[in-house]
Amino acid sequence: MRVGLLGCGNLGRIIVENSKKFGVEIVSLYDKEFSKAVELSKICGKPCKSFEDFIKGEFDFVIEAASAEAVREYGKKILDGRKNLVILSTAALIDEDLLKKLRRKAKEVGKKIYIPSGAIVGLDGLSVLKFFESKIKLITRKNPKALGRNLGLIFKGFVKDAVKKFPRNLNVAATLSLATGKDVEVEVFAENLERNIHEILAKWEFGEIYVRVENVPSKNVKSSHLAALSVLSLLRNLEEEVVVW
Ligand SMILES: NC(=O)C1=CN([C@@H]2O[C@H](COP(=O)(O)OP(=O)(O)OC[C@H]3O[C@@H](n4cnc5c(N)ncnc54)[C@H](OP(=O)(O)O)[C@@H]3O)[C@@H](O)[C@H]2O)C=CC1
Ligand SMILES: O=C([O-])CC(=O)C(=O)O
Repeated sequence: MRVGLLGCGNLGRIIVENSKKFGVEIVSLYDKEFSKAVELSKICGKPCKSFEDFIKGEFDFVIEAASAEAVREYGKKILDGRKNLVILSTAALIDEDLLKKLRRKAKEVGKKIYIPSGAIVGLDGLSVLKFFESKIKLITRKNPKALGRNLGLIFKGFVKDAVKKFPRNLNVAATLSLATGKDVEVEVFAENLERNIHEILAKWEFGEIYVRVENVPSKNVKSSHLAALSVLSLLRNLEEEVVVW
């Protein structure tokens, strides 16, 4: 599986370093800072100076590990370049207009947009709840260094506001909302922790679901190591004869 990587930061590096293990070949690299792409190209992939050069490459998938702005800027162009798109910066997709446009474009060109589970788990079961009445809550706890706020409860509300206030910390809330189709309730705590903790509580007619992940952060304390690997696992799954979901 040949892949282009958009965003050569912390998660980009983890993706490149682990790509072989998952049978994924990173062939092309793009970052707005060319030097970052050059740095990662020492492991694998060709660094590209411009997005136009990048998207001409011969690969079937683009992994977006850059920013919500990058999804807005390049999402449609990636699909137009006849590549499938894997999006980590799901905060961008809280904008229903953008989501609709990307969905329409994907259909038009016969490509797919994939959303990895990122820094949370359990989306397999939780996505069942999309078709049932249910209440879903996410509680996120991170170090104040990641959140840029003092200790304590720093946010209580719903997904759209959460993502607007913390676009680089709460992609998980956007992903959860996309998976379940629900207005997810969100609480965010700044605590003296070494790990990023996400708890999901869901209630529906057929039971209750509780998921808790305790993630080691990447060099970017906001972003969990697991998020990068979830992308590689998703791509790997697309190649398997037996798919465990
Ligand atoms: N879905 C999930 O569960 C999770 C999602 N994320 C998201 O994944 C993304 C990557 O995270 P992480 O690696 O930690 O972030 P980093 O900031 O470490 O890396 C992102 C890289 O992409 C570059 N970049 C940003 N915008 C653009 C653009 N428009 N065009 C080209 N390059 C761009 C950045 O450059 P520069 O530094 O100059 O801006 C940087 O080099 C983030 O959006 C993050 O919020 C993170 C964790 C979990
Ligand atoms: O990596 C994490 O733990 C969560 C995160 O940053 C995000 O969802 O944006």
